[in-house]
Amino acid sequence: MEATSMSASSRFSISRGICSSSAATAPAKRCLDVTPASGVIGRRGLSQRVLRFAVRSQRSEAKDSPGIPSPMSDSIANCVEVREWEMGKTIDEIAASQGITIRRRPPSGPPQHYVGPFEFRLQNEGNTPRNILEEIIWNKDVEVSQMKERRSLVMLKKALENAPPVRDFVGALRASYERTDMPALIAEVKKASPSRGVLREDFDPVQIASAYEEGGAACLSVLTDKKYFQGSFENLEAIRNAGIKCPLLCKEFIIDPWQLYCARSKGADAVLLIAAVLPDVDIKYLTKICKILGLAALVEVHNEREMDRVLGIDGIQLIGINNRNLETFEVDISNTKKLLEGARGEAIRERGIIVVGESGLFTPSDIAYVQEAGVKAVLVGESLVKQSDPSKGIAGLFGKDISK
Ligand SMILES: O=P(O)(O)OC[C@@H](O)[C@@H](O)c1c[nH]c2ccccc12
Repeated sequence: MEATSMSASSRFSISRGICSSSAATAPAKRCLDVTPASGVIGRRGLSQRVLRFAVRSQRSEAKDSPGIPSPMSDSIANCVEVREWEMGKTIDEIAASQGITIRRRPPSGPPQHYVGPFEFRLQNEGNTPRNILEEIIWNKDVEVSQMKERRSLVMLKKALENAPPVRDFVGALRASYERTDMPALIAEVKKASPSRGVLREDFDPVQIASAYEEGGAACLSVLTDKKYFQGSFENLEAIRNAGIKCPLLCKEFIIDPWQLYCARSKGADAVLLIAAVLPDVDIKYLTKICKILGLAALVEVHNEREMDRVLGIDGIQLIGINNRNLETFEVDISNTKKLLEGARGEAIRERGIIVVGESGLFTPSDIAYVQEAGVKAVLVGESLVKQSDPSKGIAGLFGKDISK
């Protein structure tokens, strides 16, 4: 699917999405309440909540506020972002100072026109996403708040009691790397993507997952985003319930701790955190909750700045280098090599971090290239999911059978 046509159509639904929940109930007035037109709500992302909570819990040792698990550690409460926030910087300014261009929500609401008793809203520059990643995040923000209304954190926590046990995602990658002497494979169950459109019409997620497992994948990645990737949490749950042994990465655009609980309740063993979207304070906070839930966190970077930010955070075990720029869709596998050169590569080796080479890997020489660059794992979607026999596709990709 063309990026431009998708942007245009879903741009419409963003504004519809934001307004629709309110428009359905109280046409004009409530629309004002939920639209971040004032910039007040618009500036609040997870970060804002994290910052408020961190400060509150440190200043007054407040008890857990509902929905936010366990008190913030001093390292988070004392972090630079908290001090900057106290000095009056908005979270958008803090994010921008970390090189993040993705805004969590539209910064300014559309102009409002009153026509008779109805209120009409028109697009303006400020509420138009600058690229596909920003568009996805704006939609996700609306989607997550609607999902939270349907299923509270209390309900999710209850569901965790019946969730299948968490499995060792990082351990499975290490074991596979040691066994095969080749990068461990995280094979991706993905029906479609904004850059490639539909990859496979006859898409049976469980069948594809078991073919991957049979072909020697160490772990699987399951897309759960519906709108842009035609994925679902049902797919994740179905794969987990089908008895697939490979640990599962929930491939989602995580912006809220609620999503971590949701992923765990559906059987995920790991989640993705995208540094291009999340300021450091969010990464710290979300990885902390991952630890509480037993989830591994794959922190994804796509440039040097993001890599340096992530290397500045303690306790990171897994870093993904995305060869696809999510803002422009350009794929360049030399990105993996570039980000692992020199001091960065050294720091990664010293700290025993596993690096995952992500996207655009199609041939044995691509695998050899990223292995040479220093990755111990690879994340592969398109080149495998398109194969009529994804199991054989793995042998083709690695140039040998890695299942034994
Ligand atoms: O299909 P590919 O080119 O093999 O890429 C897989 C995976 O890296 C890609 O799907 C991906 C990497 N990071 C993401 C973040 C969100 C959605 C998707 C992705």
